[in-house]
Order: sequence, then C-alpha cells, then structure tokens
Amino acid sequence: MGTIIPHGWYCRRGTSRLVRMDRDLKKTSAASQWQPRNPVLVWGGGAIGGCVAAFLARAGIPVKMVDVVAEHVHISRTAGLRIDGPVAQFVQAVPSSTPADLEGIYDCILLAVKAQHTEAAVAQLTPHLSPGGVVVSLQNGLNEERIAAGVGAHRTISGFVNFAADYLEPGHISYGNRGAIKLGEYTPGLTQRVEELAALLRAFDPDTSAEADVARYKWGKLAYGSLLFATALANETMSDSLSDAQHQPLFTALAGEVIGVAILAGVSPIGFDGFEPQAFAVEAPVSESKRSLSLMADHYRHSTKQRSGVWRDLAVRKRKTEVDVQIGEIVRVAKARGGQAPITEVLIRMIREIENGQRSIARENLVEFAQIVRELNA
Ligand SMILES: NC(=O)C1=CN([C@@H]2O[C@H](COP(=O)(O)OP(=O)(O)OC[C@H]3O[C@@H](n4cnc5c(N)ncnc54)[C@H](OP(=O)(O)O)[C@@H]3O)[C@@H](O)[C@H]2O)C=CC1
Ligand SMILES: CC(C)(CO)C(=O)C(=O)O
Repeated sequence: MGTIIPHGWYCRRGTSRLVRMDRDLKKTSAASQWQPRNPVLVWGGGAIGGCVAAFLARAGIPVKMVDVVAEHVHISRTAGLRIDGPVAQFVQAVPSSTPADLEGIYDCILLAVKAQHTEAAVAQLTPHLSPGGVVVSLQNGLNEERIAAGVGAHRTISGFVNFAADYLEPGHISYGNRGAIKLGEYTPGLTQRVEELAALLRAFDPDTSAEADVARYKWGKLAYGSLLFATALANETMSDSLSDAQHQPLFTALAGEVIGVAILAGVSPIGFDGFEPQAFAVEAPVSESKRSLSLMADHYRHSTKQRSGVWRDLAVRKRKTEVDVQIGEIVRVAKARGGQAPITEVLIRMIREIENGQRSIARENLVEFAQIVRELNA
C-alpha cells in the first residue's frame, strides 16, 4: 500500500516531500511547485465538487471538472465559476467538460456526485482512470463499496467531508462554512498516497487530514447526517431545529440508534464540528447530547447554508434526496447484522412521503416523528 499512485504528479520536483499549503492560500507560492502528470479530475461539479475544483484551480493546480449540467460546464470554463459566501469570494475559470466530451486518462479523480449517482458516474469515469490512479469519494454515505466494485478496492480512497455549500445556479456556488475534511484508505491503514492526497486538498482547506481509519468519521457523519435529514422535515433552519428543546429527545434517540448500528458493524465513530458520538450513547446523561446538539447548531449559525442539502433537494430543487443510498444503508447494515434501526426507518418513510408529494415540509412532522418514537420505546 502507499505506492500505487506514481510519485511526482503532485509532489515537488525530485522529491516526495509533501508541500504544506500556507493558510493564506492566495499568497502561497506552493501551487507553482506542483509537478502534475495530468490534471486532477473533479467528477460532479456541484456544491462540493465545484468548490474544491475552483479552489484547486485558483491555487494553480491543474484541474478539470466534469458535470452533466452542460450550462454549468460552459459557464465554469468560460466566464468562470463564481464562489461566494463568508469563506471566500472569487470567480475562477475551471477547465470543464461533460462526461460525453471528456478525453484523456487521469491519476486522481475526486468524486462528488450525490450518492445515488455513484454507480453511473463510476461507469463513466472508469475508462479515464489510469491503472495506478485513484477515485477519492468526497461524498456522504458508504459509497466506497460501489466505487471499489467498479474500479477495484486498490484504486478506491475514502473521504469524509463536512463543509457546507449550495449549488445556486449554473456557474454559481455558495460556500457556506468550513468543516472537517478527512481522507483515508478504503481498507484501514495510513499510507503515503493518502498523505499526499490530503496535502493536495489543503489547497482547498488547510486543515484537511489523512486518517488511518476514516470509516470512523464516515459513520459519525451518517449519524450526523441522519440529524440533518430530520431537520429537513421542517422549514426551520438547522440551527433552530437542532437547538429546539422540544426536538432534542428525538434527535438524541435518532443519533443514538445510528451510533448503535455503527458499533454493531464494528466501527467506533469519532466526532467532529460539535458532534460527539459518545454523547448520544444510551448510557450518556441527556445533558451531553443536548450540549453536542447545541454545538452543532452553533456550527451552522453563521453559515450562509442555513438548511441542509436534503431540505434544498425537497423544497427548492423538487427532486429525490439521497435518503435510500445514504441513510437507507444504516437500516441495511443493522439488518445484515441481526439488528434493527426502527427510528431511522420512520425517518426514511417520512422523507419519501415528502419526495412523493404525500406530505408537506412542516415543524409538525418532527412532533409526529417524536410521538412515533415514544410509542416505539414504550
Ligand atoms: N452540499 C453540502 O453542503 C454537502 C454535501 N455532501 C455530500 O457531497 C456529495 C455531493 O453533494 P453536492 O455537491 O451537494 O451535490 P450537487 O447536486 O450540488 O452536485 C452534484 C453534481 O454532480 C452532477 N452529476 C450527477 N450525475 C453525474 C454524473 N454521472 N457525472 C458527472 N456529474 C454528475 C449533478 O448534476 P444534477 O444536479 O443534474 O444531478 C450536480 O451538478 C453528496 O454525497 C452529499 O451528501 C457532504 C457534505 C456537505
Ligand atoms: C444533509 C447532508 C448530510 C447531505 O446533503 C449534508 O451533509 C449537508 O447537506 O450538509
């Protein structure tokens, strides 16, 4: 492990020494020292992929973005991709292409499509991935299995992303707030290639880290994500719902259930950005989960992303969410190990009802959800 990516495609000339990006990325000269063999490919140039692609391009790192939205591709490569929000404001031309127009072979593909589009994207990108190249999942959910099934486990890198962004319109992304980013091998173990990929992504966020067991963060994000899915049942902001005392027992039970499934799966989740998995364990005092929920609420308080991507899919973009592929996986994992996840199942049903037009988004959904959970636990 650790020798699969050929050295020299984003290391300094003549050495594999990692380049530590300066905190002020605009002023750093490190970008000019990259010696790429071919551009970094960002596959899926929406909220997450578009932000990363624009920052890498601005840092002088050769990058190409691939997206199915032809107008977004056209604007990004001509007038430039506009990033705004509290973290950064700039317009950056990013070489871009649709999957059908893409040519060439690439060593590093950062995958940032929604979970339900993973398999289709992997089928399209596989002919463009070099034999020693990697696909890095910058997604929520456990997509690595689907990626590995397409390109092989040895070419699969797991990523955990918790910054917040919204795709507003073609060529325009709002970067709402910074958040943790961690990369790791699909099979646990810290390798040089993961260290080097983390160094690459420090051109996007200087705190990006390489981890020996990133699945611990990814399961943490599944629990955190289940809370964000729950907040999408209502129109209130994530911060308002997470800090609402009436909803907190429900959120505690929901996250506690997901943490229980992670442990059943042999994974001990790690916290980030205010989320503390241990605070949601059944034996933890209620004051601890309330504290963690308040910290999560604070994390979003000053973001320009006030509602989750799930809410945006339902209320603004009027399209299906990642519910089946993302939190549906929690139920599947629980059942495969002889357990169950009934609270998550209720949440999935309610989100599907909104997707199908059988339910409206309203605070009352959270009240109803809490009542069902009380009955389940009675
Ligand atoms: N947004 C956020 O704040 C966060 C998102 N995430 C996760 O990141 C991942 C990406 O989400 P996000 O960036 O929000 O999603 P977006 O919908 O904003 O971006 C995905 C982009 O990929 C395009 N796309 C779909 N299929 C393909 C394909 N086969 N090839 C190329 N492009 C394709 C989409 O087009 P179209 O819209 O037409 O489908 C869209 O433009 C998800 O797993 C999400 O859960 C994680 C943390 C935070
Ligand atoms: C809701 C979720 C988990 C997926 O979009 C998310 O990470 C976000 O929108 O911030």
